[in-house]
Amino acid sequence: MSVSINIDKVVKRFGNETVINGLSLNIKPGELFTLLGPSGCGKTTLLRMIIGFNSIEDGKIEIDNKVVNDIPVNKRKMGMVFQNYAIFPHMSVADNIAFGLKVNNLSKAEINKRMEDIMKVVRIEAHKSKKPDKLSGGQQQRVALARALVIHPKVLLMDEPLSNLDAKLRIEMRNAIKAIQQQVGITTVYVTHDQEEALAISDRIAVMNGGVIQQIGKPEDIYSRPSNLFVAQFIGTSNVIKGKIETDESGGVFVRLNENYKEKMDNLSEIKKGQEVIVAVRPQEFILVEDESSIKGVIESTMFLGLNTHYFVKLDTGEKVEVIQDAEANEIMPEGTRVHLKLKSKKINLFDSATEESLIKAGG
Ligand SMILES: Nc1ncnc2c1ncn2[C@@H]1O[C@H](COP(=O)(O)OP(=O)(O)OP(=O)(O)O)[C@@H](O)[C@H]1O
Repeated sequence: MSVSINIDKVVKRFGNETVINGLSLNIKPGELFTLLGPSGCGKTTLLRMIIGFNSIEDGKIEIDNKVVNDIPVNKRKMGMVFQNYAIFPHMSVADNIAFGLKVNNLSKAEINKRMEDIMKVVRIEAHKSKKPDKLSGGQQQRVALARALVIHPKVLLMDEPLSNLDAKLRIEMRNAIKAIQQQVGITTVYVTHDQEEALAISDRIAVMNGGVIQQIGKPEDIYSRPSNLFVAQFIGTSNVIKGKIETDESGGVFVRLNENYKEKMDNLSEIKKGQEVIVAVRPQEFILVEDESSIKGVIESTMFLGLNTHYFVKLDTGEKVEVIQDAEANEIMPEGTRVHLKLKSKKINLFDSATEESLIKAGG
């Protein structure tokens, strides 16, 4: 049975510094939920509050609808996987995995059964007699994962588990973790600062900054409808240009991008005529056109990546943007080429210049 985690207005202070200030979120049973944010934003601190390594100054954490604030770490029945694996170098794979079970007063038969089962789940049974120094980084992380899961925890916590692996292995292991998590069906809290990893692995993501949640949502929602400028720029690449809101006699609403070019918008939550806005455009949402009544600029540099080409363009306003074109779209254009840009679709985001909050209607 998977459990829920409810975090209700929790506060964490270290000395005079308040690192988490009244943070709330709910994690559903069986979910892989990621805390994502830049270094120092409080992800690890929150994870350590959930497992019990950090005290909770105010607010409460409930696991399976029971408050755990005063329950010690060893009674919370949680498994944790760390960046540096934390497996014992002098013990074999099997002994490392069995370690957590021996202190649990289980019968030998039960220990053996659980060991065999979990080694199959994480696919490490072929290496069970080896010492960790004979294993690859990915295999060591599988051992750490097996050791966390073999105690049948209520919750699995993972703190940057892939940071020590090279890029190719990171992708392989994140797929493996996702598959194992789904197979076991365990509620999982995953910490990373890597937005691509978060998008790839999570059911839902909480984007954090400065100890505050900026947005909670499914990966595709956070990517396509960031609730503020921080999220737009932290998740994927967003070009940022200035715009202004205009209306016409028939009530149409437009965002003006320069003197010759405006785009009709019909999903804005609230607008003021003449309002200054920040327009965020993903690199693949620009197209290069011949049309003179568009955004003008000059290519400063070009990067050919096989599948597509990235152009770094300096607009005549001085703003710099990145444009991604499919490889077959055009011949590769050299530095110094004058170009004209238009928006490919209305998949852009607008933010209030003053508050940096989204101006797009919910669901819009
Ligand atoms: N034991 C501690 N004593 C004092 N300050 C701490 C302690 N642990 C964390 N902090 C501070 O709390 C803030 C958040 O740290 P935390 O480790 O939670 O960030 P993070 O988002 O996990 O970052 P990273 O990705 O670098 O691990 C930082 O300013 C850090 O210096």
